[in-house]
Amino acid sequence: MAVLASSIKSFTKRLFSSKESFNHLLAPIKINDLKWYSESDIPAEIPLIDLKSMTQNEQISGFKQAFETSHCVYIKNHLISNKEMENLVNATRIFFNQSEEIKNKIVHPYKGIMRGYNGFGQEKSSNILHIKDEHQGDSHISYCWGPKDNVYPDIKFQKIWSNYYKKSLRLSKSIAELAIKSAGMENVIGWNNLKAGDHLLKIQEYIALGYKAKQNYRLFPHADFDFLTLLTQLPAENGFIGLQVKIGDKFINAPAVKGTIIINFGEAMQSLSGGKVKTVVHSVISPEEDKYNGSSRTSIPFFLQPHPKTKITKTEGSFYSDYYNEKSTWEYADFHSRLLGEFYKH
Ligand SMILES: O=C(O)CCC(=O)C(=O)O
Ligand SMILES: [Fe+2]
Repeated sequence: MAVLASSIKSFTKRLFSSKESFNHLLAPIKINDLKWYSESDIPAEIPLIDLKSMTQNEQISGFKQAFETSHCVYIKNHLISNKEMENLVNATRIFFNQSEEIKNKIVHPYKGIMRGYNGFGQEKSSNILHIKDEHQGDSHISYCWGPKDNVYPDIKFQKIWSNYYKKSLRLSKSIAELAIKSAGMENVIGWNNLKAGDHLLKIQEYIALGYKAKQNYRLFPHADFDFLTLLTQLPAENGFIGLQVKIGDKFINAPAVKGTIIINFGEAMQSLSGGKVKTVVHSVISPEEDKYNGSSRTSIPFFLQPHPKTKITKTEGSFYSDYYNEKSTWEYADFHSRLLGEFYKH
């Protein structure tokens, strides 16, 4: 294992000191030129909710179906335009194409919060999930933005991220209100609580660089910690689908479909609904050797978090049952910082 670890380390060093190959792989995108899947490729078990042309009753029945089976939905006709997404990804790719030395100036000085740049291997879901063989997963670089305490390279970058964050927050309001109504949770949570959470907008790049690490996952099977997640994904050039969601006892592919965002129900939603709404367990798998070239992919999650002081309680089947305190009721901020403490531990 030590040999593998050090060879991955030296490989990573080589990788990120080679600006040429890195630039080649993180080229600017044009949304219309990407190899998107179509709506008919969405698995039949996952509802697709049209925010524009469906009635509210139809939308609610989509959510209710998801509470029973898929624990996630696709949405379309939302607020965020292709152009805005393209600008966010391309501005961030310009940053990612810089040397590690420059990027390391945009690492947040405090390890316990999710902000700024995190290089390859810095975020360890293996720690959170107590997985010993960490090299079986966690192969991405990321940049993250929150409501405050951000670190960024320049003003133009700051504007693009801050606008996209605001848009995501606005969109998440209508999604959260719909989800709350569908689940009959109006008495336990509302937008007044959610709007003040420490939400996180993030870009993750899973980069295939002509070297296939021996790993099964790019991100281990997990549930999100938050209330709900707006997950946008860009397709890989070779059609490889990385994201899988657990439905029943099977993991099924959730493809990147143009104009859609996947809504994942998180652990806090499960907790606040008293276990009525279940989180969706999902993972990002790693391609086989023959699907490796062209399998780079990008995801843009927006994690909608409850107010830090929200009381949360372990429910039956909680995915993170060992992160609640002994007596079972805790403030979300404590729960969340315990998880992040593991995520960034080295
Ligand atoms: O990359 C993806 O599609 C999934 C990301 C994810 O599940 C997460 O960051 O929690
Ligand atoms: Fe996730």
